[in-house]
Amino acid sequence: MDAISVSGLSKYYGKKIGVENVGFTVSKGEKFGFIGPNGAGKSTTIRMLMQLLHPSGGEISLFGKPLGKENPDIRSRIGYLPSEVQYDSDMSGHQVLKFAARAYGMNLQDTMALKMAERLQLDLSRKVRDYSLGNRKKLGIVQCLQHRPELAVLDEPTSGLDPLIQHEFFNLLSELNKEGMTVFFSTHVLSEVERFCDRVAFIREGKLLRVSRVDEIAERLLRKFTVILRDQGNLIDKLALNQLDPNVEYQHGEHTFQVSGPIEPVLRMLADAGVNDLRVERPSLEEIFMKDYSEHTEGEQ
Ligand SMILES: Nc1ncnc2c1ncn2[C@@H]1O[C@H](COP(=O)(O)OP(=O)(O)OP(=O)(O)O)[C@@H](O)[C@H]1O
Repeated sequence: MDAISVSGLSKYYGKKIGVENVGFTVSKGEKFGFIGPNGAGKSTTIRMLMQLLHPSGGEISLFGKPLGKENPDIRSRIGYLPSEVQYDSDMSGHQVLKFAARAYGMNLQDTMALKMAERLQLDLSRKVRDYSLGNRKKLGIVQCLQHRPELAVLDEPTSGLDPLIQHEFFNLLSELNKEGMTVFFSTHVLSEVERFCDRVAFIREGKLLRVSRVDEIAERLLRKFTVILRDQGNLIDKLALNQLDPNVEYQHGEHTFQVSGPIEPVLRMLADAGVNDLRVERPSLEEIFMKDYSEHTEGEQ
């Protein structure tokens, strides 16, 4: 059964597109990343999943049940982390979690909250009003996961967390996922998705560009070469670099080009030509988006 099923989902803010005709499914037990630049429509989609925003059109089902119908039990099966975690009260972290546990009919001691807070190095005795941005995020994460939900929906969970805590957070998610929890999270950061997720949906300007298995993206990824050759000047023709990449460029003594597939033959060819300096990078997320975007719009023409 699908944990999440979305079809033809649209949201318009007046004439402005929030998202348009978005469709995807997330299987039970899956780790699913939702990735896109600022303003792509990630939070809009997530808020509609959480019934905090009313869709302009389309359908959402959670655990096989369409939203909008009377399903009072659905919310208690989900953990939700909003993108901006606001806490403005005199309560301590401990008190906030106690209230949150009660909302699920649980005692705090029976939840995972205290253990999780310790693992994320969150001091629960302090007032939440005085928490830093990172500590607010940690509290939000604990609140989201403490009742062992069947599905965790996390809107940019790692922003504001330092790398060690991010690492611990993903360990925590992995453990819960192994016990059966489905994970759906949004991010700007491709490396997080690559390390953690089974599948990823790319969204841009309100449109879902593609849904891919992460291992397939890794194969598709290009490598960007920046080379200073031993011989001076533009050697594009001499080395037939435009056969590797028709968009190869020569500027300020550097040749830059992108190659997909195995890089060993390219390295051999460059070594034969003589190399003074070499950089091989993965393209940025933005470059992958741009490639996806142009393929997508070309396909439409
Ligand atoms: N309340 C609103 N009123 C008008 N436009 C909105 C509103 N909320 C979002 N939008 C617009 O909808 C689009 C999608 O925004 P959304 O917040 O869903 O993107 P996002 O992918 O979550 O971005 P970010 O990564 O910056 O949080 C943007 O163009 C945004 O300006």
